[in-house]
This record gives sequence, C-alpha cells and structure tokens, in this order.
Amino acid sequence: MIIGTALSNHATKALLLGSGELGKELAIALQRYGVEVIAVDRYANAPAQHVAHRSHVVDMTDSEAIKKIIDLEQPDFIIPEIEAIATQALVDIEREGKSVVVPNARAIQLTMNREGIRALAAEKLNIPTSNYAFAETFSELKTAVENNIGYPCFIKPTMSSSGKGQSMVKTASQLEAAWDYAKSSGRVDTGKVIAEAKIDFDFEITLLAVRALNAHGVVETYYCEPIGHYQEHGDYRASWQPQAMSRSALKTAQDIAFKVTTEIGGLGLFGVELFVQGEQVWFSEISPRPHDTGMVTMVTQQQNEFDLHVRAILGLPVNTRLHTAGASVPLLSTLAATDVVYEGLDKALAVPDSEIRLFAKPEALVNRRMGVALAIADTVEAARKKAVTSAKSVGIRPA
Ligand SMILES: Nc1ncnc2c1ncn2[C@@H]1O[C@H](COP(=O)(O)OP(=O)(O)OP(=O)(O)O)[C@@H](O)[C@H]1O
Ligand SMILES: NCC(=O)N[C@@H]1O[C@H](COP(=O)([O-])[O-])[C@@H](O)[C@H]1O
Ligand SMILES: [Mg+2]
Repeated sequence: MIIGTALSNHATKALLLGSGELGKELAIALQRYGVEVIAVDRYANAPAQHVAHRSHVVDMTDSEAIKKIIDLEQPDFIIPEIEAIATQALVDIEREGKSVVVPNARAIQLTMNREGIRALAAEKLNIPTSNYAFAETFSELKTAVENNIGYPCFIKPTMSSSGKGQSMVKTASQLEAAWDYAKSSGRVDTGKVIAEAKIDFDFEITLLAVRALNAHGVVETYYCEPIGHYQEHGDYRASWQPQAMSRSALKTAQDIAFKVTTEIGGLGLFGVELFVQGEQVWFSEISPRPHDTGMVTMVTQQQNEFDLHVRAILGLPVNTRLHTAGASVPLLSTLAATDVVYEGLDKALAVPDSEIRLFAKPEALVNRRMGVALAIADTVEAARKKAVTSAKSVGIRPA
C-alpha cells in the first residue's frame, strides 16, 4: 500500500469501474507507481483490460454484481471511469470503509445523473447554468419547453454521456422525436429527461481541476490551462490547449470549478465543462475523473490528466504545468464491424510532432471513438491543423 512517502511491499490495488480509453491510460499511470490494476467493464477486451493485471466482465449497473467483484478483489481504491454504474453499491461499499471510492461515492452519485449535479450547482451553489427543467412524460416536457425553456433547446437523457440520446430542438415539431430519442438512447433510462435552453457561447472549455495534497498535507486545488473543444451531436471532435481567454473569464471559470469541486470533495482530478461568452461563464457539467477532451494533455503537459488523477489519489504531489500547445482529434469509425483494420498509420505519423493512439476496442460502431490523433506545435492553430491532418490519414476498414 502506498501512503504518502511510505511504499510497502504489499501492492496497492485499484479497481477500475469502466475500462475504456480513459481507463487504459489510468491503468498505465497507476502501474507506473507499482499499483495492481483490476479492469472491469460491461464487455470483454475493453481497452484498459489489455494492460491491467486482471479483468472482469460484469453488468456495472447491477449492484450485486459490483459488490461481488469488490468482495473478491478487496481493492484499496475503486476508480469509476464511466457514468453508468450502480452507484448505490458504491455508497454501501464506502460506508464499510475497506475501499476508497474515488473521489467519493456521493460525487459519483451526483455527477452520473444530471438532476443531482444541476441541483447542487444551480440551486445549492447559485452558479449560473442554462435554464433547465426535468420531465417524466412528453406532455410535461412540452409544457416546460413552451412555458419556460423556449427554443432552441437541448433534450438529453438524465443519465448519459458522449452525447448519447441528446438532440438540439429548434422548433416544436421536433420535440417528440427528441423525447423518443432521449428515452431510448441514454446509457440508463431513469424515467426522466432534461430540457436545457441553448446557451450562445463564444467557446466552451474543459477546466481540469485537481484536488491534491500540498507539501503540508493539506488539500489544495490546482488548475490546468483551459482546454478548448468543439462538439458535434454532443461528442467532441477536436480539443486544444491552451484555449485563449480573458484573465477575468478564466478567474470566474476557476472560481466555479473551485466551488463545485470543494462541495464534492475527495482527492482526484475533475473535468469542469463550462460555456464562455465574453466575460460570462456558465457551468454545464463535471466529470469526477479524467475527461475525453483532456486526452490532449498526453502531449501538452509533463503530468497528463491521468498522471494527475493517480498522483492525487495516492496522496502524491502534482504539477499541472503546460509545456507546449497541442491538440487532439478523435478517430471515429464510419462503420460497424467486429474486426477492423487501421490504414494509413504511416501517413498519419509522418505529420511532424504527431502521435496516434489506437484503443483497440473489439468492435467498431458508427461514430464510436476508436483512437485519437495528438499533435503539438508552437501555436494551438498549428497543432489543430496537424492533428486534423493526422486523424484524416487514418482509415478504419473491415478486416
Ligand atoms: N445548454 C446548452 N447550450 C449550448 N450547448 C450545449 C448545451 N448543452 C449541451 N450543449 C452542447 O452539447 C455538448 C454535449 O453536452 P453534454 O456535455 O451535456 O453531453 P454529454 O452527453 O454529457 O457529453 P460528454 O459525456 O461527452 O461530456 C456540449 O459540450 C455543448 O457543445
Ligand atoms: N465522454 C465520456 C467518455 O469519453 N468516456 C470514455 O469512453 C468510454 C466508453 O466508450 P464506448 O462507448 O466506445 O464503449 C469510457 O469507458 C471512457 O473511457
Ligand atoms: Mg459534456
């Protein structure tokens, strides 16, 4: 077990609940500090399972199944990596006190459901968010949008990520299709959907905030340089760091991140999603874990978002310094197939200062993220161009 500076000969054990691309990098970062990694996901051969000590395949929305695995493995740390997890199991496990849930069970519960985090940010902390309403039936949704929210607005499942089940509605005639889509395509159907007024932002950012112990053993909040990103259908298509923004907007963004992460508590890295227009900043949502848009830090920071999460959890010092501008562009599959080949890696990697990371997911689906192109340059603009060129060179074809 690693405790601050003392490293015993009994390996510290971490169990990842979710083993996608973010989990894979977490597993690697954990192993660099000698931590034993157990990777759990809903399907076999998930990315983090390729590099973990052991893995298990279970329905992570089933409380009993999660408890059984945790009972078997007795991990020191449980690191949720995805939203769709039976969070009540984590609350019960935390109460037993044998494992640390990262950053804590309440954080996982609050953030996996848009209702929990909205209530906390908008109602308890009075942080600006888009105008919103929840609905359990189509007629409730229609009334809320017509009387309160207006058009254009976003309709989303309360439990989903990567834009699943989300649509932008411009007119009343599109509302029913958006309701049906939200009800049927979230990761879990909670029975409710959220309607959010559209915010006309100049740009949106992910502010990575790390709650870690400082040299005096006291929790301090550290911020990475803001990450700008561009999204289509609720999923990111490019991210870059640093996003240029005014000092005062950045200060407001950090203040919001501080308020929300302090309220949530625990140790670890958080991805705070914010919309910025002029000097105004709105809170959108938060991941109590590394963020997909933050994959850019694999080339821009000395300690990337995965290192930072792991170091914070283990009680080790962190440094959020940026060493260069950079960009990331995800590689999305255009086809569905169980066996795919990746063409054009030679061309992609011929782009100077670029890298390609393939996640080796066992199945490609249309728009599923299969890899990421990363690039650095003197400016964000140049890095973005390189990352786009590199990503475009990779073709995903049936084997
Ligand atoms: N109220 C809003 N106003 C303007 N744009 C929005 C709004 N809600 C969502 N969007 C756009 O859709 C994107 C995805 O929304 P959101 O983050 O809520 O979805 P998600 O499914 O949680 O995605 P992820 O898991 O990738 O963060 C946002 O980053 C933003 O570009
Ligand atoms: N925005 C959240 C996010 O990026 N999560 C990342 O995507 C994986 C799921 O991918 P899949 O849907 O292709 O299995 C998750 O396991 C996580 O790594
Ligand atoms: Mg989001």
